[in-house]
Amino acid sequence: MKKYDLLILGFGKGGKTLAKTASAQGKQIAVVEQSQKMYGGTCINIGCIPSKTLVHEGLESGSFNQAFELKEEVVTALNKKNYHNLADDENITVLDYKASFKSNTEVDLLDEQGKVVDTLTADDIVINTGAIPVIPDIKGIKESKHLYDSTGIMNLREQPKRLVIVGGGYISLEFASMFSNFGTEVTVLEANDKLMAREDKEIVSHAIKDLEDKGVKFELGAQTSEFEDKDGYTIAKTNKGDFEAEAVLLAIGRKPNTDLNLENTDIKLGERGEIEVNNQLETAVKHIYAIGDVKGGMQFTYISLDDFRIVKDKLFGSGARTTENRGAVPYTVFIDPPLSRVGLTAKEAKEQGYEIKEGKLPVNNIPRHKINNDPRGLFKIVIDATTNKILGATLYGLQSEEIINLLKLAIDQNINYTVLRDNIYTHPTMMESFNDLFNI
Ligand SMILES: Cc1cc2nc3c(=O)[nH]c(=O)nc-3n(C[C@H](O)[C@H](O)[C@H](O)COP(=O)(O)OP(=O)(O)OC[C@H]3O[C@@H](n4cnc5c(N)ncnc54)[C@H](O)[C@@H]3O)c2cc1C
Ligand SMILES: NC(=O)c1ccc[n+]([C@@H]2O[C@H](COP(=O)([O-])OP(=O)(O)OC[C@H]3O[C@@H](n4cnc5c(N)ncnc54)[C@H](O)[C@@H]3O)[C@@H](O)[C@H]2O)c1
Repeated sequence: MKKYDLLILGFGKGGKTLAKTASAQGKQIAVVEQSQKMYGGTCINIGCIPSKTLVHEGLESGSFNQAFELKEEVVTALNKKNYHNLADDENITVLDYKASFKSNTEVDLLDEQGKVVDTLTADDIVINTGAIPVIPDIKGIKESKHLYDSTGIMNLREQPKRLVIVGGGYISLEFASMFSNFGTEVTVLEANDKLMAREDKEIVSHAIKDLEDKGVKFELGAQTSEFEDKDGYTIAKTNKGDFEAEAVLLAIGRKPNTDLNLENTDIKLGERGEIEVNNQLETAVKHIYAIGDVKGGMQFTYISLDDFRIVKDKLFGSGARTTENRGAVPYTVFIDPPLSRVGLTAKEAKEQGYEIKEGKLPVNNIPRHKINNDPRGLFKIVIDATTNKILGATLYGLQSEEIINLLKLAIDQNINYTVLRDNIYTHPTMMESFNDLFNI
């Protein structure tokens, strides 16, 4: 049986980065990836990069065909680059198989027929197998020819005239915004009675209005009970009526991908099917780690990357770094314009007992909006009135996906809000709005 120093199951963000780091330490590493189309993982091939390429092209050219062609080029180039980055490294072996645990110490490699072709062992094993879409149990779902997950919808050859999206989360809103920029009629069917329920209510109302102004329709409290195919389209039957569409995107969440025969190990799963880990990402089996989406929690590429930092420190450093060192985690929903958030909303801060001050600035008060030719949006910040520290921010407007990162730093570094208020910023930029936003 071949033995490696480090065995990484899945070519995700954290795993591939760890492979290169371990190689620099002179270790022998095997990375097992079940699909050549997934070298580099979800983000590169079917997640962030293709979706944001389409979002960006939708805004630039509004051409479905141009955007989908460009997306293909970008993904092909990145997939190749990611493969060579590992495979050309003399210490790293990329193995094109599905990994499956035989025991706590042995991993089988399965070919496409599910036949075991080899068995490997290693001092340390890192599970980095990501997440897969949740597919609801709705009548007609298996039979319909017009249903797609986020991967399938990005491989469409023809622009749908009408798109129905089941679910109203991240993927839904980004694809709703993007497809409406291409000129597709979009209807979102969300089961909950609110969209973006955890976000600042006032900002959500602005975002929904802007999406509605593009023509996106929202049906809240919508339960889809059946899909019925007709010639060239399908009918989504719901408690809110019937909705016809040439394409339906199913986007009701993604769940940890634990199809690894974990029952052959002592690894434990949590309530949501995630691999249970401690704050150093060790599973119940000490030499096996789980990183990225498969271990549950926030599903972002930069969380997988931060997981890499923790395992790197455990394997090659002081072992001091844990999941508690992440600080405030920012995120952006790439709708048009983007909605970015870090820390607490005013509601959450009050619920946690803080006495707060709030700052608020409509984007149309920021000189840069004239140059951007886009007055849409609203920036809000929440300050601890007792300590003057920044508790959170929700920025809805152009370039918020960049600016939010500075606020994460300010929160983590415990900077008084007055520092951001009195700082010099270049002009004319969106960030110079901090002089006014923090003037409270
Ligand atoms: C449409 C979409 C848009 C997104 N947009 C963003 C965004 O803008 N920003 C952001 O931060 N996040 C975004 N995300 C989330 C982000 O892509 C994920 O959180 C991130 O890629 C997870 O990385 P990972 O390291 O957990 O593993 P992944 O990158 O998911 O890698 C897992 C790999 O393991 C392989 N694998 C699985 N099982 C096996 C097995 N048994 N044997 C061998 N190989 C296996 C898979 O083929 C895959 O390549 C988006 C996701 C989607 C779907
Ligand atoms: N910009 C980003 O960082 C980005 C972009 C896309 C995806 N992602 C990641 O991918 C993950 C998955 O995205 P997602 O949008 O699939 O999941 P999500 O969890 O964000 O949203 C799912 C939505 O579907 C609704 N829902 C659940 N069951 C339903 C049903 N039967 N009918 C109608 N609605 C239903 C939920 O109420 C929720 O609003 C996200 O959690 C996110 O972490 C991140």
